[in-house]
Amino acid sequence: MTARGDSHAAGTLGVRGLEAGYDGKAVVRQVDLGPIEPGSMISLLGPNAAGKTTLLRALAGLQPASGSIRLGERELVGMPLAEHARLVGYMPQNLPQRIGLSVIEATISAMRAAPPGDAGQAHLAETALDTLERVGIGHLAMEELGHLSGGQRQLASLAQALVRRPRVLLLDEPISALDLHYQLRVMKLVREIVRESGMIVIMVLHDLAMAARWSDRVVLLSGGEVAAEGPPEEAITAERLAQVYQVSGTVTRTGSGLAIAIDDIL
Ligand SMILES: Nc1ncnc2c1ncn2[C@@H]1O[C@H](COP(=O)(O)OP(=O)(O)OP(=O)(O)O)[C@@H](O)[C@H]1O
Repeated sequence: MTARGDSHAAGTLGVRGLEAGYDGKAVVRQVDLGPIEPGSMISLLGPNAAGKTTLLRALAGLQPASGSIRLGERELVGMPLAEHARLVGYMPQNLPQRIGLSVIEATISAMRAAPPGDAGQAHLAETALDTLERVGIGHLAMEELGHLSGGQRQLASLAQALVRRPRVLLLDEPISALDLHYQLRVMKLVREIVRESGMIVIMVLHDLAMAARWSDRVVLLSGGEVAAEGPPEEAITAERLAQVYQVSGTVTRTGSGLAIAIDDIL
């Protein structure tokens, strides 16, 4: 996949005092994150209703927010949405798909919405197909989105998000519908792209072992606030599982990450 535009010049992301919610009531409170360096993969963890999606939507500019989100020299809070969306990509948990389009048409259309990069218009189809192949669905390029399985739709949606090469990419449960092969394939690919392009990825995951294996740092959100933040082996502990998820268990370091065994609910 060709690196697009100025993605190599991605800045550091820093969030300070971020608040966001609904109907005047804050769901996410006083969130500080970072500095997150370009080329980092961050997992956002936490129980149901902790505010993970609300936080991602606020970072994407889709949710009114107060506080500060700085990307390099630029302040994103208050930035016009079109400009914000060029810098920060968002793949939602529920995947609205434009029925009637083929997988490759939807991928090309996602690229057209991105700022023109060095790929040039003539290479749109080539770059789109290359992305689909890297995601593992090149063989579905001509298939209609409406005819795909849930997992295939999630992969198509991921391809649309990746092909735009934003500076920051927010993925809300990107592997929730995928089988074991594709879960691993997607994590490997995302890390490869993060490292080669300098993109920052923040992804919501429920699988803590997967997060530990693939993230540089994790953020544990609980009740709308950051309960822990840091390298996975420091932030994910048996005490935190008890405190945040009300489960007892053990957390053991392994060669590739953490082994997490849950014993019971508390
Ligand atoms: N559109 C909305 N209007 C009002 N309240 C909402 C809305 N969306 C979410 N909420 C509330 O905000 C809180 C956080 O929801 P959010 O979707 O951010 O949680 P989450 O951590 O992503 O949860 P999950 O793991 O279940 O997807 C919940 O209490 C939810 O009821």
